[in-house]
Amino acid sequence: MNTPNSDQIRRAPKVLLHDHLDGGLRPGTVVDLARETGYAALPETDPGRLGAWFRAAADSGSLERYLETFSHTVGVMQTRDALVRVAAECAEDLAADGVVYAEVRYAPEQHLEGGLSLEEVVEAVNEGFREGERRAREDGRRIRVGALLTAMRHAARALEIAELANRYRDLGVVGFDIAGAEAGHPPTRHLDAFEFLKRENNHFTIHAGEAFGLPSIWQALQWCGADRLGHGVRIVDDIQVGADGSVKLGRLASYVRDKRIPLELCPSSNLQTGAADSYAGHPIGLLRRLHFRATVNTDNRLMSGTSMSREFEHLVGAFGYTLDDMQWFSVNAMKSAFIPFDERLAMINDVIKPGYAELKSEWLFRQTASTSRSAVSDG
Ligand SMILES: O=c1[nH]cnc2c1ncn2[C@@H]1O[C@H](CO)[C@@H](O)[C@H]1O
Ligand SMILES: [Zn+2]
Repeated sequence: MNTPNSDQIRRAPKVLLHDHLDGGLRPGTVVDLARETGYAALPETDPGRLGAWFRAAADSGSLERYLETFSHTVGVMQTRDALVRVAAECAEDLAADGVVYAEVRYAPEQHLEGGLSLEEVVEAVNEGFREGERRAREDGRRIRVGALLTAMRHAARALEIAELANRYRDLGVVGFDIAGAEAGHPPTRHLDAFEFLKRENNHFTIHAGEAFGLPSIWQALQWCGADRLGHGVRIVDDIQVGADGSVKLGRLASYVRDKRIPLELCPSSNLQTGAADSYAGHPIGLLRRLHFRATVNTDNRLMSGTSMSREFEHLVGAFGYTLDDMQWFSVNAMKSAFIPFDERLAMINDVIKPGYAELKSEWLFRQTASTSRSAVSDG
């Protein structure tokens, strides 16, 4: 009865925990910024063709090749103005898509080629997010955006970036992350950064269990102490489903479920990097049924040609999800956010639940309208 249509999916209040700033630019903005900043290496200069190029190039079945496409977005994000613009448009686009709370991540160390300092990068992005929130408000929409600072796992600046995240805590930055190719770059190389953040009572998530299996999830949780798992989708490798439908969880999968470790699942991204082979076959179906703390995310809207609404449309199509399922994912995500508990609770009770209640009640009024006099007398 409450299977949402596309319009309801878009209007439903959604919460996004895993979205890369440098993976979500508008194609037209990439073209504009390349022209303005003298970046000459773009493979296409027509926005439509460039958007298609990103989707196709990212569709390689390999995380390493997928990540190569970021050289072009990072390439045009090397000035203060470019960072402000990209961040403002990010907040605007998410708000227009019905996202009410988002944590958007990027790696400050990748934006220093034009001479900006790490602090200048963080301040430019924060300024852009505030500007985007303001524009959304002017359009009658509400969104809050927090930044996550990412350190690249192949590099050696994790402690420095963790310190940066800690310095900008309560100033727009809500946590820390590590990203990049998993193979050959275990998160344990960055233990000093995680230990620092734990001593500071700060929060972090780690990209783990995407291209690489259970050992990377185990390390992220039990060696590094991650609060959440970026992807974490391979946790299904520790779950056995019998022919009769019986389910057996291994020790790690049990731990993840029992401790309510949030999984930042990104279905479309997983299809592109080969971590899953179809929406209907995506582990999110099983993980939702087993009541893991599963959340739905975009990862990279440009590379996957997606949005939060599109991710949910795919899931509604594949699993028949209802507005109640969407609410469950959204509440899960809000519970798992890195902002203070009282603010999370207020978002759940005063924004998310009323938003779904409103959508769920729409069918009542549609029904009333169709029982007009003429419709009744015809029958
Ligand atoms: O799905 C992913 N797995 C691992 N790393 C990623 C993924 N998506 C993006 N990045 C990496 O994170 C950096 C900062 O935003 C991006 O530049 C990209 O290299
Ligand atoms: Zn990611």
